[in-house]
Amino acid sequence: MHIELRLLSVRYPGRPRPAVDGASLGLHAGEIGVLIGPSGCGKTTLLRAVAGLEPASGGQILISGQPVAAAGVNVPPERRQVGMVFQDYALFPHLDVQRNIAFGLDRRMGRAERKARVAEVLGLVGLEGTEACMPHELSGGQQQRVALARALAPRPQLLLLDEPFSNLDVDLRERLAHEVRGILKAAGATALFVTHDQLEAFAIGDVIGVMHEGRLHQWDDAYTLYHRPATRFVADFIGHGVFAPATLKRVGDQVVVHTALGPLCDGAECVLPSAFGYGQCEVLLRADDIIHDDDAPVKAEIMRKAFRGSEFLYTLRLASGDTLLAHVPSHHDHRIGEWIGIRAQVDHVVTFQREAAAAAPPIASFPA
Ligand SMILES: Nc1ncnc2c1ncn2[C@@H]1O[C@H](COP(=O)(O)OP(=O)(O)OP(=O)(O)O)[C@@H](O)[C@H]1O
Repeated sequence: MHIELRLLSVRYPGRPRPAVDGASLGLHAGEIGVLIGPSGCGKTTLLRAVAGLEPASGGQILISGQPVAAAGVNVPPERRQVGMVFQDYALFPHLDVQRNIAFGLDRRMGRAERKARVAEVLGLVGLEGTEACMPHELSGGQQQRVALARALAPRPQLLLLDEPFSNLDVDLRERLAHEVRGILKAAGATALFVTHDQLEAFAIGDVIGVMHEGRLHQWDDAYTLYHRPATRFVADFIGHGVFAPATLKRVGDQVVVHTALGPLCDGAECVLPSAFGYGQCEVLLRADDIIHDDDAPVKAEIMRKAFRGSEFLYTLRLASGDTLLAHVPSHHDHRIGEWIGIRAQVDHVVTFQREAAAAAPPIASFPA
């Protein structure tokens, strides 16, 4: 692992609970990790601890196999070789682009070498020839790319980016998210990125971590987070879906999940009925698991609908009173109050305890 966190905890003085609570994760060289989670869940604190700006109160941080934070070890920020990009660009307003980028370069570098490196990173972020521009002459998006070039210039071991696009408008954010992934990959950088925007996380990350109240609930690729959420919180936070009552029953060597929409099966991957009392659990039904089908025997009433361009997100109610969400192509424009046929097509059956107590993350383990 190029960077590894082992059961990292960070506690602010006077606070009853740690801001980061036993987080373990790992990134290989050249990988991009993204942390997402609601406001106050500890994303920025985790990033600051990796940078050396907050001391760890427990656990370890290793960069290239070397502990930079551990019991009795606290390598200062300037010796961690970590680059940072924050949301407010933080360019020096009185320095031109050339000097802004050259600022963090090794003082022992010759003038020609410095100039060449600045030109190289400017090329990487698509801003060739802007060396003489002052920051105020650039757009917000261009300034943020200069900030990225400045962070990349000294070839840091690790790049940390904290909501770098949050000051930009939505269109630009989306474009930059894709661009930044390309730039980081072209630079071969290992990066840890913080955002509260899921789509941004999916656009940028090779691995995504979902945090809640200081705990890292899951550290996985986007597909697994969506289809195999490890906790109820992750299932709820990522995508649209509901938890519907279900009962697991063993039929031969298969587990059948009985729901109000009929039986569901998921080959070998479904947990055994014995995982829950009497097999009674809740099953995650995503909006894209629910198919509108006029011929389906199960009908649901449309309670709400939200237009999303190519599709509607319908909120539906079954005769049993249970609520469901469904993505339906937007040429099926039904009225609120109308009953439509639906069926479930669930490839990955994800089940949870019925009680709210199931929200706790699994016991933390070291990344392989
Ligand atoms: N300097 C500080 N002193 C005391 N408590 C702090 C400090 N900084 C953050 N906290 C607390 O630590 C917790 C985690 O904060 P943090 O800023 O890491 O969350 P975040 O997930 O980055 O939030 P956001 O998305 O809003 O930026 C919060 O409860 C916050 O109030």
